[in-house]
Amino acid sequence: MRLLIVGTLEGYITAAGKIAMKRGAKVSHTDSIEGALTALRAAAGADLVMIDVKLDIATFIDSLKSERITIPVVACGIGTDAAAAVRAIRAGAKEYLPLPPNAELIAAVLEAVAEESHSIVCSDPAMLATLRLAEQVAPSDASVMITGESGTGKELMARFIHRKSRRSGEPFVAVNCAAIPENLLESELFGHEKGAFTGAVARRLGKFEEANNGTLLLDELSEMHPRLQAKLLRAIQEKEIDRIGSSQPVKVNVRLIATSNRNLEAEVRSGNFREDLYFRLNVFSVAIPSLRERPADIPMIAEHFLKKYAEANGLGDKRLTEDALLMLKTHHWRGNVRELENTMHRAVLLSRGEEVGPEAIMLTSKMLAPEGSAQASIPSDSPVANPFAGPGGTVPAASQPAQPAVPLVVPPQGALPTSYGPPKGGKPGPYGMAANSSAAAAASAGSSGAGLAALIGRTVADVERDLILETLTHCLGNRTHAANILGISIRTLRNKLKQYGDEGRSVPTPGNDERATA
Ligand SMILES: Nc1ncnc2c1ncn2[C@@H]1O[C@H](COP(=O)(O)OP(=O)(O)OP(=O)(O)O)[C@@H](O)[C@H]1O
Repeated sequence: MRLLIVGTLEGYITAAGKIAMKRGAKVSHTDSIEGALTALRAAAGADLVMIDVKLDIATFIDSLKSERITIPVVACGIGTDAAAAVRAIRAGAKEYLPLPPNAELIAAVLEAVAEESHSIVCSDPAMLATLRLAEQVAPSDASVMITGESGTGKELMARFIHRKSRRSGEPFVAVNCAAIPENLLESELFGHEKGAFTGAVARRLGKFEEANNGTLLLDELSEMHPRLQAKLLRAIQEKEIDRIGSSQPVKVNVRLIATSNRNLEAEVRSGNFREDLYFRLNVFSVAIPSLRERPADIPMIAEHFLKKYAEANGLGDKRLTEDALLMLKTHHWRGNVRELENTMHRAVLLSRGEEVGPEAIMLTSKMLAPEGSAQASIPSDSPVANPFAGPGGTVPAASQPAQPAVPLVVPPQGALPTSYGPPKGGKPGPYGMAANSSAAAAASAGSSGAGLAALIGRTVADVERDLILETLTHCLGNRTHAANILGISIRTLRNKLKQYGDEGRSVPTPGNDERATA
């Protein structure tokens, strides 16, 4: 949740910001309406605007409308000024929040916006059954393990469970265990005291304390180092944590949800993951099917993102043609919903007019499709050929019948996320890049004599480095996705990147969603 505060809020900016941050929001501030519009135009991103009632809210909301920027606006002013509240609501503000800021009210507004922007769109029976299970599990305090391939919606599901739990009014805090190096992850989770190590200039509370009374999501837990696994186990068993550098344990009351896109049982068997921790966390297990296993969700999710990005870019109504839909239904969605979301974002930007046809559908993961999958080259004169695709196209020859679907958006029905700009997971990828990159060349080398010949004379380490760096660039710096694509562990990837960095190579910086998020 990204909150943009506009104006002085009668001197309560810090207080309001702190409350919002405690509820997991990322807060930014600007003094003026022009500053806010500039930030929003630059796609700096916000899910909610809190604006000082003394500013010209009517003009602000009119500007948003005329620029087709869809974002809820909440006015804030001194509680006793009823006339100002009426003016703000008449101008189009969704709510009026009295100052001094009230933690409960701010939490309720953030919650309402979060519900809208974290909607789970689905209609496939497989996904509906998973949701029903999650809803059943949610009210208890038991730990939940959510498994599923990359991009299937594990974090979304964790938020859903939190929303449906008795802790919904308390913080939801997420930590991506794969994105943070081991030495920093310990302090991120458990906090540290001033002077605990070089650079610890002040006491810092960790995510366990931040999530106190709420829910802590340990994203990609399988990547956690065994030494930290032991410390985590102790925290769960004792319900207390030790800040680094402190001998005073701190009691915490946290519901844990963990996710993994690896088979954790196999990780336990191979000795990479502690069995006792696995059983502690896996009280309930929610397995999210891949998009391939819930084909009836594809049209609905595609339409959902089409509408979202068309609205966000002020491009009016858009609809998919039958050919385009066929491409989507038969694609091997290796990146699952995230890949579909990015594909629809690109399609919105590439299409002209109301109809979105196959020419606007750029499927990026052709080179990732496993051998023998439904993916097949199609002749370039086929009605569903993709002019943006690499040689051979990316469209499967076989088609699937359209599935009747009972739409479900959880919750609320038909709601559209209010955020705009790039989705979590990054901006649309560099178009056509994979087909031209040396990663693509290396990938195609396995099946093409010419490609292989081009590699002769280069060392394996050299080719490996290019493949890793190109794949990482293709994933917009996202280590997790790059590691998945490359079929190596995130730890191995990180070690390789460190080595390349030490050798003076330029290494793409991590994607935003890989930093610890709150
Ligand atoms: N059913 C859905 N409806 C709408 N959006 C969805 C759905 N599932 C996933 N998304 C969107 O897809 C993106 C990826 O979802 P999310 O981050 O929850 O996946 P994940 O499985 O946790 O990914 P990773 O394995 O990379 O951590 C997000 O932008 C999310 O909002």
